[in-house]
Amino acid sequence: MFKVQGLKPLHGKIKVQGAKNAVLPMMAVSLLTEGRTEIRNVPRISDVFLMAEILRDLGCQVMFQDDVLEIDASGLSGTVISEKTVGKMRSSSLLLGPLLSRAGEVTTWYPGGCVIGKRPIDFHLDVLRAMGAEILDDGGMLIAKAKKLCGTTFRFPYPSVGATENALMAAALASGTTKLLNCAREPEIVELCSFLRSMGAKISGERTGTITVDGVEKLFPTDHVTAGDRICAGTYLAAAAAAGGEIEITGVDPVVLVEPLKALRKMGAGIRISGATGPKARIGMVMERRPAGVEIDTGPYPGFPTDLQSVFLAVEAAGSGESRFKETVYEARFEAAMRLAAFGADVSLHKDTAIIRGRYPLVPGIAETPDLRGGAALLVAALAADGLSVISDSGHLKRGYEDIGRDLRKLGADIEEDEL
Ligand SMILES: CC(=O)N[C@H]1[C@@H](OP(=O)(O)OP(=O)(O)OC[C@H]2O[C@@H](n3ccc(=O)[nH]c3=O)[C@H](O)[C@@H]2O)O[C@H](CO)[C@@H](O)[C@@H]1O
Ligand SMILES: C=C(OP(=O)(O)O)C(=O)O
Repeated sequence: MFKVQGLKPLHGKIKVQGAKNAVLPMMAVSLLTEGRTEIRNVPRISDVFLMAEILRDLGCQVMFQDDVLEIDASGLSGTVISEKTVGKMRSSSLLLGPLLSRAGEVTTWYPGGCVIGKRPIDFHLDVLRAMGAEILDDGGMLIAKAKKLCGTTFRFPYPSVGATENALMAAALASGTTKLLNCAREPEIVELCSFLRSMGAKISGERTGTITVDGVEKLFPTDHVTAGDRICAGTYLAAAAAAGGEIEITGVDPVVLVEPLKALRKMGAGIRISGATGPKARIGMVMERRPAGVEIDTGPYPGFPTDLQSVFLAVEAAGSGESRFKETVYEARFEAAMRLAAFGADVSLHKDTAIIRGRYPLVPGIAETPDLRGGAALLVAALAADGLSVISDSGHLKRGYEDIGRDLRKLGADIEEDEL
């Protein structure tokens, strides 16, 4: 439970954790090698702990100390991913491609995770079927088999991040060439491709949406440093936009934050990128006014990330104008927007669009986190509320933030946490 005393401007510097959405597929792809793969800058979040548990259940050795993860899949012995773990995490579906490729069979269930939309996995299954897999869907239990996956040409109906990742991992060791069209172009896809290349895979085109994979006989263990988490960076920038103040973020390449930074500038934030280019850059932000209204449509990269929709919407709830947010990726990602009513926010929903009329200060609220980013959004709203807000969380935030309370406190927020 978080107790947040609002109206304290944020000041300070923070280095963001490694990216959840980059690490999880790299953990899955480690199944394709024998020997020790080392991944550094790994966030200590529950999704990573859960993925480690699944890999151990499958017979892999997994060590996780500080931010270093070592995975050795030489002893892979299982092909069943337990229903209990699958139900807790969307990314469990990322094991389908690599496990099918390495072991020739997988038994699993439809994945769980945050309730932000229906989130089917039909594209994952279709691309694997196109590569020769036989997949039986037995009322939620999936049994997939393939003697040897074969290269194919496949067009995704939508640039799905997870389906692109599954296809890449399946294609790396398949026989022949796989051509994937209308692929997702998220930075985590680019990172997965370079990770796979460092293992010996032959992949090209990942920044274009058309990816070609020439299957190789064998992949080898590798070392990798995970990129900084762009969604965590965006969350902390949003927190400072709502609370006001001046902060500096390091550990993430500003190039992957183009749309969120554009939105913050439109709100009236002063943004300064300094130091080196790339992940060593420093992102400075000053916010000395109430955020002006913005119009944001979420979309696949390089569009505005849906994972930052709720937190940016919370900023505008305490803004000075009218904003419009159109959610084009998930059909049910406005639960947090509705819960902002507890803070006196003026939000109205019209199908896929939320209209927000900013008011400041917000009133202190009592609310429960609906999902991972929705939980962050409630904390952001509480920073702009005139008094003590109480936010309870049943574990959503730990899925993606190592310690959001610690990080916001580091920036000067008045947040106490207790276990209740
Ligand atoms: C672990 C991870 O990386 N999670 C991210 C990943 O999720 P994830 O990989 O699950 O997201 P997708 O890109 O696959 O989903 C995008 C849209 O496509 C739909 N869809 C997807 C697959 C499919 O087989 N059929 C289908 O209809 C989904 O319901 C959703 O509406 O990308 C999302 C979109 O940027 C982010 O919000 C998540 O944080
Ligand atoms: C939706 C998210 O994650 P996942 O795909 O892991 O549920 C997220 O990170 O906001």
